[in-house]
Amino acid sequence: TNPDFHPLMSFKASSDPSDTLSQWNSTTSNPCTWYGVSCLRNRVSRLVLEDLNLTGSIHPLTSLTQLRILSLKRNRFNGPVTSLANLTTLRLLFLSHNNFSGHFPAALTSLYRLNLSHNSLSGEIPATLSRWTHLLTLQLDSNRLQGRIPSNINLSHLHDFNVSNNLLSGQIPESLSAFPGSAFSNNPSLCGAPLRECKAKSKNKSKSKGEAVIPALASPLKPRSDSDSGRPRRRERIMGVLVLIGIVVGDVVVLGLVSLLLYCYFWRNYSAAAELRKEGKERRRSWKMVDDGMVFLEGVRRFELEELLRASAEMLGKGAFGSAYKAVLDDGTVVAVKRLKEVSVGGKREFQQRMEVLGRLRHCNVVSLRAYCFTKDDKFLVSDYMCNASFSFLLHGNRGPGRTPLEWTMRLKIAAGAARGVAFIHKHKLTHGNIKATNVLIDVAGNPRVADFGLSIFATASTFRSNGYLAPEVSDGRKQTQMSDVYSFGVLLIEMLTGKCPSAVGGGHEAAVDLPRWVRSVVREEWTAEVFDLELMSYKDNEEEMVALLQIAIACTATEPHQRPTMSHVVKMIEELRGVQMSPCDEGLDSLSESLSVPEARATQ
Ligand SMILES: Nc1ncnc2c1ncn2[C@@H]1O[C@H](COP(=O)(O)OP(=O)(O)OP(=O)(O)O)[C@@H](O)[C@H]1O
Repeated sequence: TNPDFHPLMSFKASSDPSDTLSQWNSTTSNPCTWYGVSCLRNRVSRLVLEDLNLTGSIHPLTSLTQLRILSLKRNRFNGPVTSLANLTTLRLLFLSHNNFSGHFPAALTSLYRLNLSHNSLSGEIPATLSRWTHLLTLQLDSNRLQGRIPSNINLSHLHDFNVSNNLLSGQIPESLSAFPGSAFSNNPSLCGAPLRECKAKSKNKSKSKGEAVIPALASPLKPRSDSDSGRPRRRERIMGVLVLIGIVVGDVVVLGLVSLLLYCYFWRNYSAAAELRKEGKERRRSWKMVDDGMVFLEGVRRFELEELLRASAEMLGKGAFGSAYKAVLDDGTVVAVKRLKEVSVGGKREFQQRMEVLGRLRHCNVVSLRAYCFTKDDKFLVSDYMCNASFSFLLHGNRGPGRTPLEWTMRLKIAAGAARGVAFIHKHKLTHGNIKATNVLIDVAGNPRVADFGLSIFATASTFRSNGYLAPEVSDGRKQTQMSDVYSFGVLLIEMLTGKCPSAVGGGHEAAVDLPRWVRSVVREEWTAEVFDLELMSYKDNEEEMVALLQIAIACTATEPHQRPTMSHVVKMIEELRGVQMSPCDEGLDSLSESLSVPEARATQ
């Protein structure tokens, strides 16, 4: 029999008085088929029992010596978590929303993710935490932990971190200061970035050794000590009101400035366009009309630059090549306008030729370029507006409680659709050159489409610096190849599987993460299942697909370009995961490309 059978039975006997786990009984002696249990080589490797009203101690689980993933979220377990100390194989431990007490489980040094939030843990966070070098997640919020956060914590992979709602004090270590204030809030006297500055130590040395004296974001729920007299509290309240007024006034000023800038910007373009019109430089051609510097590509409702400029515009974001806006035209047509800024466009002719090539590409997984504008001062690209957000937003947006996770099948569909879009671009001897999660957009019909392709030849040397998607052999972002596209696509797949951002521009806490390298090291140590995004944990039945997609991603991110598969092969491999075409779309509807003879593009190199 399975050595884990008896420990699981005794765990059930002590924790499941209402027999919720009725399937766990001696008639089925193979626990690997029980609810919540998964096995690896006939030993329990994963136990996920969430929201089941289970109670008692978890002590019987200490016999499951091959356990890698344990999730007992939202139950009523109690007792110490330190009893799990001998489970050295544990990688993911989720025990939030229970009644666990006692100390932090300092012995579990090889954990990847630890969530102990909403329990009653007490004592200090041990300084030995600095040795937990694999740690990605550390959620300790809403406990009774006290003392200082160890100053030597420097966990380069740490991704999710929260110690709010505890009794912690002292200075926040600099290595954690990139996390938001909410990760530290509601502790009686934590200070330092991202919270308020600590008071100068020298003045307060007599009081406590370097300990903070400013109550930073003190909890309105936690009782204050008697020494908190009314006066400082009033002063704080006044400060609070002043800060609030400051924020409101700041917002209004920023809003005003943005409006002014937009106004100036559009006015400048309006003048430029009028100038161009007067000069009458542009001529009509058979397949497009040139007017006001605007050039319309095939099959597009024509509008004047003036109409575009007076359209109500909303900034979508700022990217490597400039800013993107959503503009609503007079008849309600919504378009996305990208104003190219940090670009090095040779001349008008070169730009036009490029746009003509890009404008002919029509595919249901590619965002169509509809028009462009070239004036002395400005270059705009007008494309279809994708109303259903970017893959980046769906994957990373609003992470935290209340978020609807991006489900596995949807991720797979997006991967398949994006792969087909890139393969289509490659088929026309072009390079995408900027594959990343913000450039995979979802259209009104739910089709994933790749955007922003073929522009890398206009990049400047610095355009793609610190872009975690860039292939290692690419030293100049302008000289990308189809093989470097495959690498970037592989990074995108890893991002989709792990939920981790490949880069954090600006040196945030994720800056050091080289996703492909990290994934390879984890897989080499046979911890494959642990790399997956927490939000994918409930898709137990799809684990094989995830592992297979991870293998595709690893192949795409091979260091040697010639070892990477082609994009059309990647499409095939993704489709084969389920044996059906994922994310099919009617290519005929949006495909003018077959009739085209797109010239060999420079970018293919
Ligand atoms: N056609 C579009 N429809 C809807 N949203 C878009 C469209 N094009 C871009 N966006 C969104 O606008 C934002 C800014 O886009 P932009 O392309 O300027 O920057 P980026 O994708 O972050 O970087 P890069 O310039 O390197 O591509 C992104 O969030 C992107 O998803």
